[in-house]
Amino acid sequence: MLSARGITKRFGGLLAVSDASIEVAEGKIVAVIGPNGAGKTTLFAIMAGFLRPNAGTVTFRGARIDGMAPHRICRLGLTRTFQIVQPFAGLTVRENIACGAHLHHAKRADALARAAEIAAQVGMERMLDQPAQDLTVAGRKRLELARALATEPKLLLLDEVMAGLIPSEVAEIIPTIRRIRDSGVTILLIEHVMQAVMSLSEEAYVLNQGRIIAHGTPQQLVRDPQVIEAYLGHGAAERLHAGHPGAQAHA
Ligand SMILES: Nc1ncnc2c1ncn2[C@@H]1O[C@H](COP(=O)(O)OP(=O)(O)OP(=O)(O)O)[C@@H](O)[C@H]1O
Repeated sequence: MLSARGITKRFGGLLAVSDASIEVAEGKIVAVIGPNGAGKTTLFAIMAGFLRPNAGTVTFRGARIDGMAPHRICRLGLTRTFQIVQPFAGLTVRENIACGAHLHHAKRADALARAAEIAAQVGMERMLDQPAQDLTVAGRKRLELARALATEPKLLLLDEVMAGLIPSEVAEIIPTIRRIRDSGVTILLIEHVMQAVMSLSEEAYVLNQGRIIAHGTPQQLVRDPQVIEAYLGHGAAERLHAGHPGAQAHA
């Protein structure tokens, strides 16, 4: 469904993404993990049209989309969420979701009706008339998810939708994401919360310093010495295997 090949992105002298390739098959939940500054968000921004790569191609459902404007990519069925959630604070939950629904529903009444359906999908049906500014962090994250879903994507890129949530909130949002996939939306997610990656994704890519250093099931990756080193520093894999008391992988 999505194929990013040989993606490279420089910011001045900084190589943020270097020759990275990712494939996402229809119906999957695929994760991109990696330490802070690894280039994950930059890669997402390229796939969704917010940044143009210096090299490489992105193909979505058979069409070349690298360099295409975000609204055109969104219309093709690829939508991203943002790590820093910025709903329209003065609008209600229903109105915020309707903004996304307007992509396919020109009439306000239709967009508002669709917003109510989407809210139910993410467990916000009782918050429809609440102003977005009154939502908790978890509520804002769900609203971000709902706004993206309202554009009726075929592929949803989720940028750290679980960041800042407490474990019980993470546990609540995981089945929501699984239900979204089961409804026919393929998902590519960036996530630091490993509990979520382990239980949600069938496949993950590890990005470190702009490069894809590993690809496999999350269960394979947490045992991969290269991945452990990327997260915990040089020599960590050896220390971990030696049972060093201070070496606890969060990867
Ligand atoms: N617009 C920009 N201009 C200059 N440098 C940038 C820009 N965007 C990102 N970078 C740099 O590119 C590198 C990759 O950043 P990116 O945000 O993609 O990493 P990340 O893996 O998403 O990190 P995090 O997990 O902290 O969100 C970092 O060194 C970052 O400082």
